[in-house]
Amino acid sequence: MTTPEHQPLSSLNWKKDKLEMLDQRLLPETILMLKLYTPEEVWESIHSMKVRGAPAIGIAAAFGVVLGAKAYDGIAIEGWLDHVKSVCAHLATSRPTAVNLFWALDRMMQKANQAAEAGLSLAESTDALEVEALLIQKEDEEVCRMIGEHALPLFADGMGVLTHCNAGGLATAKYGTATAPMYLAQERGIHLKVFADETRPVLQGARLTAFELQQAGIDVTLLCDNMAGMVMSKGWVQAVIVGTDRVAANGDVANKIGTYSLAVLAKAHNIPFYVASPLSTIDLSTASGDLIPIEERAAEEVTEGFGKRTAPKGVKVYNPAFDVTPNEYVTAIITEKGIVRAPFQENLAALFAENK
Ligand SMILES: CSC[C@H]1O[C@H](OP(=O)(O)O)[C@H](O)[C@@H]1O
Repeated sequence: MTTPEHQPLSSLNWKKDKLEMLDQRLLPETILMLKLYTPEEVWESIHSMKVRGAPAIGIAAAFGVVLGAKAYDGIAIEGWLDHVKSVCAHLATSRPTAVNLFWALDRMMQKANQAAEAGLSLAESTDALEVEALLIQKEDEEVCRMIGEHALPLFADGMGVLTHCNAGGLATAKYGTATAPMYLAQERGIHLKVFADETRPVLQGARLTAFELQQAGIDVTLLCDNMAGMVMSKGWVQAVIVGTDRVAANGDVANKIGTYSLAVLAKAHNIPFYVASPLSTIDLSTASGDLIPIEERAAEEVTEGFGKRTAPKGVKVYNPAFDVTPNEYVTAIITEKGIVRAPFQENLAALFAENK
């Protein structure tokens, strides 16, 4: 999708006995690849957001299961299966909102059960898990590329496109979801003017989206979150595209805090609001957005997130990491299988029925 010199940064590299992971908390100043050897280290990396972004979280967790399976020191497959189940259960507690975490863990547990039922040896069963985790990662690359293909016709040369947080290559196996059409556009000579919200308090937009798009040579302008309305009022934005952590069955969208505000602003300015979502991030078992668990994070992310205290000691802080955009503010959900528009409940159900 991008020219060789512009291959997006890859945040996760599997190395048989360890998971190499780019510590995203240190970007853009420092590029540090961590080496993770245990599922506990993977749990901590997800929880502390060394790795973040719904698909990347799922991929990291999948490799965490493999690390756990490899560490099993028993001899019976039943014991191995129980051990894998306990590793999955632990990894599932690392963060609550991104459904890809649970989707990936469920898929790994299904593979473990299949291996045991097939009578495979412990080594063969562990190998089957490793193959599955690598498949999850590889599939995500193609999924993101297809999201880009379906999204690209929505973007014309010279358009201003605003995005929030980081739904880029760093949040996925490669290419990103919301950024996929941006990489494709660049490859095909379509000039998009991207506006990236800094995305307080963890600054994924400033630190990650601006970083990866600039590295790729894509026209990106960084905004403070409170500037989105003004640039829309100036007519500089013709579309908004964001990623998501979980789409409910009715099309309500959980995404980084601040997304709902953007959606309301976009509606007020008659600007299309697109959500780029792999099928793995659509959760038909959650009926509506009010049922999506919203992670609350530490106050220090708000009061000390710039490396210095920016608020009085002990002040009360509310720090939800996500919000929910009601489906009536969503113009379309762009998946690897095509574009879904309202009525989302029935059209999402139909999409899944067609792609069983
Ligand atoms: C394709 S990434 C989806 C989603 O994940 C990010 O959240 P976080 O950085 O807290 O993991 C953000 O909400 C992205 O839009």
